[in-house]
Amino acid sequence: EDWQERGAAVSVRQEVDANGQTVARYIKKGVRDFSFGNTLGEGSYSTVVFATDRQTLKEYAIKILDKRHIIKERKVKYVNIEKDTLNRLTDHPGIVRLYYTFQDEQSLYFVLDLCKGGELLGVLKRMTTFDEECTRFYSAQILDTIDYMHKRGVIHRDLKPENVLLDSGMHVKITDFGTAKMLKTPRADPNSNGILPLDSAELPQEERASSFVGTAEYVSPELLTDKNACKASDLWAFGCIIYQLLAGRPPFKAGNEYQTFQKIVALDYEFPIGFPTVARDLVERLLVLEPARRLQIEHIKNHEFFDGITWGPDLWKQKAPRLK
Ligand SMILES: Nc1ncnc2c1ncn2[C@@H]1O[C@H](COP(=O)(O)OP(=O)(O)OP(=O)(O)O)[C@@H](O)[C@H]1O
Ligand SMILES: O=C(O)C[C@H](Cc1nc2cc(Cl)cc(Cl)c2[nH]1)c1ccc(Cl)cc1
Repeated sequence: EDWQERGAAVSVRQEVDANGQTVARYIKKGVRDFSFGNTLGEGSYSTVVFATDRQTLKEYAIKILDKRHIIKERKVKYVNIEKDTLNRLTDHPGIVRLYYTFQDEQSLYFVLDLCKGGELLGVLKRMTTFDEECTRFYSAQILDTIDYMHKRGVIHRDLKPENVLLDSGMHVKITDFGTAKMLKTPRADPNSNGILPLDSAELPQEERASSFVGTAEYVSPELLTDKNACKASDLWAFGCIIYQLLAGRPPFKAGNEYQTFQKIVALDYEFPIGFPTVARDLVERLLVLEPARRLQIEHIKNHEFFDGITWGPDLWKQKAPRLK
């Protein structure tokens, strides 16, 4: 049909009409529905461009990928994983929202939340280190978002300050799900009457994911020793991020990737003088070689470091602390 050529794709939006009926609105968006502005950044396979919706004037970041390049670099799988994962993570403030995808002759388009605050890494570099209050706020928002992902069976597998973006209110927006793992959620046996034998939460979910290694400084030991990532792998990276916000550098960093990996599997890291004691205790309970012994999310939320944090929607309504 013509709208296919026009690079449009149909996306469905649930809305409530005049007499309170929930209706499905079919929205066709394509390249011509947006006016494109400045380039916000470049990735290995993508360009992210500022754009406004011509009808609604809403601002977006549109990630544009060249089809030929994607195919040549064998990244088709990653692009489709990013789309499918973002489509599963639609209702949490800490995830960069995917509004539409469409394509034309040469490109694929992801229409995403605009994150005017840039990357957490950029802010950290300008500040050198964060104080405890800022570290508490940003790590609490990151943890709340990890909790949401894990509850939907998604392991990010490449959490790092570059992938934590900030919106105009300096609130966290986690991005880059092309290397995420969607754990198989148990499906009722098609021949059965559709009732799962147990409460599906108790069914043994596929827990381990293999064949991808993230960014050296944040890679978990289990990924290096037995090639498998699990939900706890994201919590290892979370421990590295807390350390880095307070220390100004990641815990495991050496001259090259191989030496960094050696430090990780040997748990070879130290705390700088003056590293806050309570934060140190939390990091020590996250940077644990055995994934099963690493603090789990509920216990992290109850750790003394997060005293004063109200978990849940309020965490996202409060003003971000001034970065000093
Ligand atoms: N939603 C967004 N809002 C604002 N800036 C963004 C957004 N998404 C990405 N960017 C910026 O655009 C640049 C490219 O991001 P993109 O995700 O396309 O590639 P990347 O993941 O950074 O690179 P690579 O693909 O090599 O890992 C990055 O600097 C990123 O900070
Ligand atoms: O799931 C869909 O809607 C369909 C397509 C799937 C898809 N078509 C592709 C064509 C090319 Cl050349 C490359 C990739 Cl990665 C491709 N992925 C699609 C369209 C747009 C985007 Cl951003 C992602 C996937």
